[in-house]
Amino acid sequence: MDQETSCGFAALVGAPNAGKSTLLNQLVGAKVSIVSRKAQTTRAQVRGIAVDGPAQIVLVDTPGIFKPKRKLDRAMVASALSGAADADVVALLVDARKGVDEEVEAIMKQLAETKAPKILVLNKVDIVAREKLLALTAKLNEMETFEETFMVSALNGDGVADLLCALGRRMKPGPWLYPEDQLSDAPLRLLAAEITREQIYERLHDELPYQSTVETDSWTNQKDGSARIEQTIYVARDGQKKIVIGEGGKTIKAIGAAARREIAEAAEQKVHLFLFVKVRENWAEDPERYREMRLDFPKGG
Ligand SMILES: Nc1nc2c(ncn2[C@@H]2O[C@H](COP(=O)(O)OP(=O)(O)OP(=O)(O)O)[C@@H](O)[C@H]2O)c(=O)[nH]1
Repeated sequence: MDQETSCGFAALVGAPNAGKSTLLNQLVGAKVSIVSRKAQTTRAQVRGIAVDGPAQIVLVDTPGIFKPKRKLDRAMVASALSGAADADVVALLVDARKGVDEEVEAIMKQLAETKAPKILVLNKVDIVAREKLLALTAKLNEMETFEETFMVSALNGDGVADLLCALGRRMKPGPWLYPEDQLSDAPLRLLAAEITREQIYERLHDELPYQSTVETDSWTNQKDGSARIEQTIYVARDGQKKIVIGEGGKTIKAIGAAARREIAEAAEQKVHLFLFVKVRENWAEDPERYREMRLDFPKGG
């Protein structure tokens, strides 16, 4: 008997660092979004594609919603909210260790205006005591109507199968949007740029990761099956270029080696990666850079 297929969108919203990217990767079963200990790593809107039985769930990992100051921040917030508005279900992810703070309160206010069904997901339960989880569940359910509450560890996968099933149940009958073996809608070029950016977050500190961006300039599949990829790391100041390159090229070599391994794994082919560093003072004011990240350039100011 053929089961009737269903398909739809699930938006993951939550404060920076709540674990959205980790959860998305766990639901999809593969790495499609970059994870970092630093907040606001997710910039581009990346969709992961998960399957639960007859249901295909297109997961939208939205950049953490926060109080936007810079233009790039505003573009990310706009993208997060539009992701939630179009979804069949919105999952609010809350870092259970942090609980309800200013950021969560601000998101709850915005969620109140979203018509899509909402579910609550308490994350990081591996490091939080049970009593605290129950109290937090009660508190959040008082603030907003959630159809269901889940407790998960995006890190070790606990509770994620139940959540996947709940998302699957909320998909609408209809054909799948993507082929069954597709895991992400991001073109490999974008994914490759995100992987290199993740390495910058891993290895460099302070403002630098936030003031840099990575673009894949070319991707050439060669006769021997390998790919030759050229990427540019854009930084805001000359001093930052020196830091990214490091003494005798040490830092950029390490970034390149680690990124090459991960890109090769994602693309399932041998990769030759060439990295360039350029100073582009006002990249955050340049609409073209936003298009590359699939964000709309915010209008005005
Ligand atoms: N202990 C624990 N840590 C987690 C869990 N889920 C995520 N983390 C960690 O929390 C940090 C943030 O995770 P991300 O997945 O990048 O968070 P995000 O919400 O996508 O962050 P933004 O990109 O800022 O929006 C990382 O260091 C993760 O390893 C969890 O279930 N348990």
